[in-house]
Amino acid sequence: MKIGVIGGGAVGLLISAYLSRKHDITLYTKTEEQAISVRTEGIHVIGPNPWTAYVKSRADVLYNEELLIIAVKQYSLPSLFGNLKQLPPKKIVFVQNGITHIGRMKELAQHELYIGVVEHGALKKSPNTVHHTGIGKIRISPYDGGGAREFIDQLNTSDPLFLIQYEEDWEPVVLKKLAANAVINPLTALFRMPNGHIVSNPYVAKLAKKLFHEVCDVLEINDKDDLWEYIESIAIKTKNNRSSMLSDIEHHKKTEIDSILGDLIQKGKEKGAHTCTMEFLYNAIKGLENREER
Ligand SMILES: NC(=O)C1=CN([C@@H]2O[C@H](COP(=O)(O)OP(=O)(O)OC[C@H]3O[C@@H](n4cnc5c(N)ncnc54)[C@H](OP(=O)(O)O)[C@@H]3O)[C@@H](O)[C@H]2O)C=CC1
Ligand SMILES: CC(C)(CO)C(=O)C(=O)O
Repeated sequence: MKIGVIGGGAVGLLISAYLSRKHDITLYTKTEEQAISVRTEGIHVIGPNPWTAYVKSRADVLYNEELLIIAVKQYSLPSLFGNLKQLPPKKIVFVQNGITHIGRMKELAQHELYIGVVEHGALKKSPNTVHHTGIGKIRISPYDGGGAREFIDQLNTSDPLFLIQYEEDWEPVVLKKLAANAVINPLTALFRMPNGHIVSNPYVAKLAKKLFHEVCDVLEINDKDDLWEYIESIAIKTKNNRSSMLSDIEHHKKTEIDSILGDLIQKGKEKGAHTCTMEFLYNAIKGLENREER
């Protein structure tokens, strides 16, 4: 299948590399320099067995592939939506953390839309190098029930390190991942620790639990044990990863805190739920973003 991956960050590089084992990939980058390095040297994937994937790459907007995978941050989506609205109907998969993008999907009604949830850990080491720091799955569901399961299954390569799983209903999958990101990302970014510390450091684990209970109240979670097990499993599988939020803070980039804790705090206020820990962390991350910019 011809697939365009938009965004040459950690996740875009990882998805492009693994899917190139079976599909014809074009990675759309923001700069021509990055496109040249990917085209000429390939994408280096580091992990236990380093390997190189060869894909097409370009920095101009063509987007003529059958499927587009959108791997930019939440805050880069508004400018991209203008281009996506102009395209003839195609399949589009969004893989952002958070939930802000879902509220805007109606604007792309001519397309067959899918919501993806990435449970891998990935760190961009250079314009064409990604470190696969945690093995997970990518779960993909149709946005409005119109998508085809066969199409998602076809994406799978034979690589067990990169499984794509079809999920009928996006909502529980996205909310579980939102809860995981709400607990793991701000704490790891504040304490500058890899994900594993959420469970291995008893003091951070205490804060994680407090945050978790607030998140559960806002999301009206009944089975808290199941959700905590899920969050713990992600923290353990990606224990050596520096979360995308920590990586943003370390690289002086804007974080996705608004689309993760910002949206949850808003929901919590509407419901009259307690949001003290979430608000503390929201402001702490905003403070770090602000300090890093100066
Ligand atoms: N990293 C991880 O381990 C995980 C990340 N995710 C989620 O995946 C999404 C992507 O994350 P990640 O890869 O880490 O983010 P990055 O910031 O590393 O990558 C996004 C890339 O897209 C580029 N970009 C922005 N707009 C465009 C555009 N219009 N065309 C082409 N490129 C563009 C950005 O350039 P520039 O920086 O110059 O704007 C950047 O290089 C996020 O929503 C994140 O929450 C989910 C699970 C795990
Ligand atoms: C899966 C996890 C927690 C990996 O670090 C992630 O989603 C992120 O870093 O944003």
